[in-house]
Amino acid sequence: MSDDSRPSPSEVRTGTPAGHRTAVVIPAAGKGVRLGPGAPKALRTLNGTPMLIHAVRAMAASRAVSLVVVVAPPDGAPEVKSLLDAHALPDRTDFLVVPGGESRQESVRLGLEALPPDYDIVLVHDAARPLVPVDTVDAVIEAVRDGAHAVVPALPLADTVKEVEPAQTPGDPEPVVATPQRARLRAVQTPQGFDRATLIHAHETVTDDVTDDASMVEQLGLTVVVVPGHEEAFKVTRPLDLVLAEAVLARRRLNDGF
Ligand SMILES: Nc1ccn([C@@H]2O[C@H](COP(=O)(O)OP(=O)(O)OP(=O)(O)O)[C@@H](O)[C@H]2O)c(=O)n1
Ligand SMILES: C[C@](O)(CO)[C@H](O)COP(=O)(O)O
Repeated sequence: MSDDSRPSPSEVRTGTPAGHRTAVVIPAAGKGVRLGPGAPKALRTLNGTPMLIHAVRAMAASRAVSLVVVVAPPDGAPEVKSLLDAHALPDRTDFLVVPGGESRQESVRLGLEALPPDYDIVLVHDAARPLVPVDTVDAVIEAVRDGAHAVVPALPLADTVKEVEPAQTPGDPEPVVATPQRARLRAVQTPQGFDRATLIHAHETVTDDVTDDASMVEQLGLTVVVVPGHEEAFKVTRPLDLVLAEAVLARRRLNDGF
């Protein structure tokens, strides 16, 4: 343990030091429109196992995580509870299931409302990022334990990004208005980590539509810290992502020797 009683990286991997308890909220209530017709995205399978179960296992793989709150499709909480019961999950982790809302933001808020009081660090992790490695989860937790209000895992971009003037009518041209300097841009993933009070304050205060939780904290004027993301933490959004996810799982099986 360091001088200020914060844990070292190895302590993050091996357990929860006194004074810090970490919970994860997994928004899993989306329909998965971009993935195409079928079951809600979180319930679609990868290598025979629902994406949500992969995501729950990825979070519970961190020894620092003692509670996972799954935000289920609005009418799907009983089904999700049964799924969690039917799959092997670590005994050291508790699980709660609550129904979600119309938007990701609302689903996260409903998950936060279900959090028991004794968790001071909260991660928010998309069910749609089922393959994030445990080292990324631990790096996020460690940065919050080190004092950050908000932490995001992020990767540099491979593509050049253009800002355009969006078409008023579908099919209209979308002229380029700017080319941001790529070296300053990052693609942001989950889990995003927060001290609990900051995240709850952000959800109570920010009413704009946002696409991630950290941007709500930015709107409060607080600094968001970046840690390295991982290419296997990609979001399953479109059909091709399913192919990539299956390939990653196949490679892991090969590396694990079964
Ligand atoms: N009302 C919603 C919408 C999204 N999510 C969750 O937020 C995460 C990121 O959202 P996204 O990848 O956009 O999922 P969907 O909304 O399901 O996808 P789409 O936009 O293609 O319908 C997913 O784990 C999704 O289940 C949620 O909990 N509640
Ligand atoms: C939270 C997120 O995964 C960070 O990249 C992303 O913004 C979610 O976006 P989505 O459109 O709800 O999938």
